[in-house]
Amino acid sequence: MAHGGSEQGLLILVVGPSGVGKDTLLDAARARLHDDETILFPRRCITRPAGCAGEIHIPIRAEDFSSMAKQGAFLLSWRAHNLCYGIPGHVRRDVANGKTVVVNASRSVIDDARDLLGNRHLRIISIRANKDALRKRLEARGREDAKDIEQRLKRASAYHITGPNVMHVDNDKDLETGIKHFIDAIQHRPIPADQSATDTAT
Ligand SMILES: Nc1ncnc2c1ncn2[C@@H]1O[C@H](COP(=O)(O)OP(=O)(O)OP(=O)(O)O)[C@@H](O)[C@H]1O
Ligand SMILES: O=P(O)(O)OC[C@H]1O[C@H](OP(=O)(O)O)[C@H](O)[C@@H]1O
Repeated sequence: MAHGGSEQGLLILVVGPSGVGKDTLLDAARARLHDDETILFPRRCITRPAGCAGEIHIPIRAEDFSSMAKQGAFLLSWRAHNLCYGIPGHVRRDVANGKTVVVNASRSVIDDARDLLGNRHLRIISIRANKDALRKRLEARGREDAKDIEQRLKRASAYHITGPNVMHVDNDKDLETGIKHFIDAIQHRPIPADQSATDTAT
């Protein structure tokens, strides 16, 4: 049986502050769950040029984004870090067809996602790490300059993630431990007690 599959379909939003490791964990899960056809890891649409370090995305021209959003190209969209982001509209059909869809999202769209899909079809995996780790990782990643990194660190504690179907995964330790707990959360296996708590601040 495919652990991550759901007869009802499920959207899993992976959220957390910049630098916490969302894309790294997603890349590892995508590779390790490759054989499970019930779990999909779609690419996001972003008004960031192709070829930047980090996540592979679908590049969209800034001048096209809002008309695409109006035409329904995105299931969810948001603005952050002077960029626009969209989760492709086909994800809704994928969930309706019973797939488990796992994608990186802004903490700001959790309520919109709950309104759109209802709690039965939605899980939030909130990735956490301490601020020192975030700073070191953003500096080492080298995609943003020092000013942008400060903005991202300021935004880190801007949200308090509460509500149903939230699983927390701490990615403070070695990456392999983070990956293991992340895959457990996707497959809804219990995460060790100190790694997860519902209704806890990020
Ligand atoms: N457990 C870990 N230990 C050490 N380094 C890590 C760990 N997890 C991720 N990293 C590193 O931290 C950096 C930031 O990770 P990543 O880009 O995945 O974060 P993110 O949450 O997707 O950030 P953003 O929201 O800005 O895209 C990467 O260079 C990654 O290799
Ligand atoms: O702070 P919040 O709104 O939760 O996250 C905002 C956005 O910031 C990050 O963008 P990027 O991947 O670094 O471009 C996340 O992936 C997310 O899409």
